[in-house]
Amino acid sequence: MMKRIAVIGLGTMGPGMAQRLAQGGLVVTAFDTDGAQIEKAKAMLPLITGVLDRLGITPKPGGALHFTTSLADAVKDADLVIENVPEKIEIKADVYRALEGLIASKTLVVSDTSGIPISKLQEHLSHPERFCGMHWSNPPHIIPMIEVISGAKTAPETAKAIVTLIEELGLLPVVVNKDVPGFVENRILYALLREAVDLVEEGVIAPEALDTCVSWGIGYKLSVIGPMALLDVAGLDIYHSVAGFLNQELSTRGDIAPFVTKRVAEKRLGLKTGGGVYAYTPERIKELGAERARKLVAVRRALEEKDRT
Ligand SMILES: NC(=O)C1=CN([C@@H]2O[C@H](COP(=O)(O)OP(=O)(O)OC[C@H]3O[C@@H](n4cnc5c(N)ncnc54)[C@H](O)[C@@H]3O)[C@@H](O)[C@H]2O)C=CC1
Ligand SMILES: Cc1ncc(C=O)c(C(=O)O)c1O
Repeated sequence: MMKRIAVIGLGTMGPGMAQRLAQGGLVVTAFDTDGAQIEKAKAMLPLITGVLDRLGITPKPGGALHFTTSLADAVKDADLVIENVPEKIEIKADVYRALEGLIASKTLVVSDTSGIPISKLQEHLSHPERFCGMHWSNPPHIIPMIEVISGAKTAPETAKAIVTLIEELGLLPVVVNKDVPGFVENRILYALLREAVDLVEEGVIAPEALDTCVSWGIGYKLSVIGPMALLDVAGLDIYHSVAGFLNQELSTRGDIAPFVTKRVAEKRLGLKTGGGVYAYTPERIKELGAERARKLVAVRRALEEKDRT
């Protein structure tokens, strides 16, 4: 049974994950190389605990969240280290190198990578058998599904221990059988995003209308009926007819659309820079954060209700 967890990297994903683990009864030590990120993470905690409270996730006894500016202190006596640093192999490899000599031989290490193959990351670890993918979805304190991915050198007991941990937290592990880039969640999401960007770029639809179409059409439906079940609902004959003319029309571009590269070059990255596809004031960002958390909580509660009946 795991007790002590180190969360390395406190950007978009780290704070929610760290608090969720602490409320699950674990002793969590959170570390970031940037002190400002640690302060930002601390400031986010009231919001995160408020959401967890509304989800009915009451803190289990023994859990705690500590912050530290020392990697050595963060990982001391850790049963598990969760690496949550930017999606760049060289940054992740530096973290794994820094862990050498700091962690015990029993310590497991996982990456929250969005899709770098685990076998590739394992090349940078001296104990690859104790390493696997643990891919959370954003926001990590609200979305219950977590992908577990083994690389070529992951020991079966490593992945099993992570699945057990996720289950003990009352979350939903999904085991991915092959270490393909993007795993499953992001292969599906990025197929959707590629088509969405293409439709907007081609002037087929405005961004706001596309969001309404997806959120109130397939998005709403897919949260209750998964894609495989949806094939049965629609009828495989219908899928066969439509796919017969539509598949060849869909975007297959292998590069990144100018719609995105242009904005990235201009540092229009989204909420974190005050604008991306849409523009935001600081007040609107706060409002949207609260409104979206409230709605995600309500939808999750409704879906859990469905699962019980
Ligand atoms: N943003 C998202 O929606 C999701 C991201 N992920 C994945 O999670 C990982 C982290 O993503 P984000 O939180 O979005 O990144 P982020 O860029 O928001 O945060 C990364 C944090 O890591 C810190 N950092 C950089 N180097 C470090 C080091 N050597 N030691 C400790 N901290 C260090 C940075 O200061 C920063 O606070 C990435 O692999 C990403 O692909 C996974 C699921 C969703
Ligand atoms: C755009 C995008 N990319 C990656 C991830 C997760 O790895 C997410 C998410 O979890 O929402 C995402 O939105």
